[in-house]
Amino acid sequence: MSSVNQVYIAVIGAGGVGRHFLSQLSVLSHKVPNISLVLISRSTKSLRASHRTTPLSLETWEKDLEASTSPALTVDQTLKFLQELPDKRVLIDNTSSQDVADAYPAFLNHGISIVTPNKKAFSSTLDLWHSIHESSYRPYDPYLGRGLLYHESSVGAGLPIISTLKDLIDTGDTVRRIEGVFSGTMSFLFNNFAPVDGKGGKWSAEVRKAKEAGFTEPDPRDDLNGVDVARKLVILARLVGLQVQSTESFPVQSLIPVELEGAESGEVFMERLGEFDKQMDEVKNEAVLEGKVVRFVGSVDVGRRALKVGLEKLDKAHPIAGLEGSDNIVSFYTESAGGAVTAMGVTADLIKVIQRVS
Ligand SMILES: NC(=O)C1=CN([C@@H]2O[C@H](COP(=O)(O)OP(=O)(O)OC[C@H]3O[C@@H](n4cnc5c(N)ncnc54)[C@H](OP(=O)(O)O)[C@@H]3O)[C@@H](O)[C@H]2O)C=CC1
Ligand SMILES: N[C@@H](CC=O)C(=O)O
Ligand code: NA
Repeated sequence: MSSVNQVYIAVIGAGGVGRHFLSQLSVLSHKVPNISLVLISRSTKSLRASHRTTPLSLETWEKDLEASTSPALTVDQTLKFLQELPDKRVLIDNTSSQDVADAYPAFLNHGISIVTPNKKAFSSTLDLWHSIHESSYRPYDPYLGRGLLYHESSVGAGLPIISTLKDLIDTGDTVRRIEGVFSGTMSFLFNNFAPVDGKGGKWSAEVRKAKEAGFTEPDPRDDLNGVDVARKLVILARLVGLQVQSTESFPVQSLIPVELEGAESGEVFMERLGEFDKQMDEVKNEAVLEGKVVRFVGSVDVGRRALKVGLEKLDKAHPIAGLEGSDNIVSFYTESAGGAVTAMGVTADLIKVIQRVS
């Protein structure tokens, strides 16, 4: 395991996303043999490979972690553990922990790369955002290597939204507007509650279905309050250069009825949600009367520096209206056209080659 060509991987978080990630890493490890899994940490326990001996098993990790008596590592312990390994170390943060996110600059400054879907790193304070990005642009250091940063899945899950936006910016295009449906939960809810054919179920029943299908966060209020979408918009807006302070700097519409804002638990909230179906029916019917459908949309007007999250009435022919299931969709409105667009594809590829060879 101590070969210089090894890539040492530490995984924090083995929940819904982390578990799938580890099974995909297992498949990848058959094609890319120099991967060594050295750490898996959950909130209560962890599993570490002995340095320079045998990596953790990607086949039996779940059983091994269950049997482990080692407590979770603190962020500092994780950093120290990875610092002791040679070059090429990657931290996979599959949590939504602010503490882990706050430590990204330290990991990057020690040449440790980061891959993550954790939105908190990029949508909390502007200071953290700048600090993470400065650390990820450090030049290659012959002793530490260089920490790279990839967070594609922080917006639009696996859809290539962040890489596309970065390519547009890096090749000099001007992004005027970004608009889309950025929540699998909200997409599922509105596609089923207010479909284009005018039918659709009761709002509370659709929320229940979304929860049972595993689309929502464990407490569906974390999706319905709009903050998840707001975080994703902050990330995109900051990537195009807007200095957005926080998710509270712009209008975010919550779909939680005022009367249920103080519900003591997700269960109580779900039990009482049906009492407010009439309110949501009114929202739906208002759109129907105009020949439209209602959807939960996020947008960034770059020129006006205006971000917005909330309900919008859309023509039935609008691409957002025709979404299915829990699909996300995003549109980037930009300036370039014709040959310039093709040249941008070439330049974007060149940038990737330069990053990989230098
Ligand atoms: N679910 C989805 O479809 C999507 C999720 N995301 C993002 O992916 C991330 C993970 O989501 P998901 O897997 O659904 O979340 P889960 O709640 O299912 O899993 C989170 C995992 O992180 C662990 N954890 C939390 N805090 C710490 C900590 N401080 N130290 C060590 N481990 C910790 C938890 O431990 P324990 O197991 O002990 O509880 C758990 O294993 C989130 O940031 C989410 O916003 C992004 C896009 C889509
Ligand atoms: N709850 C989110 C999942 C991760 O960001 C969604 O519904 O899209
Ligand atoms: Na994505």
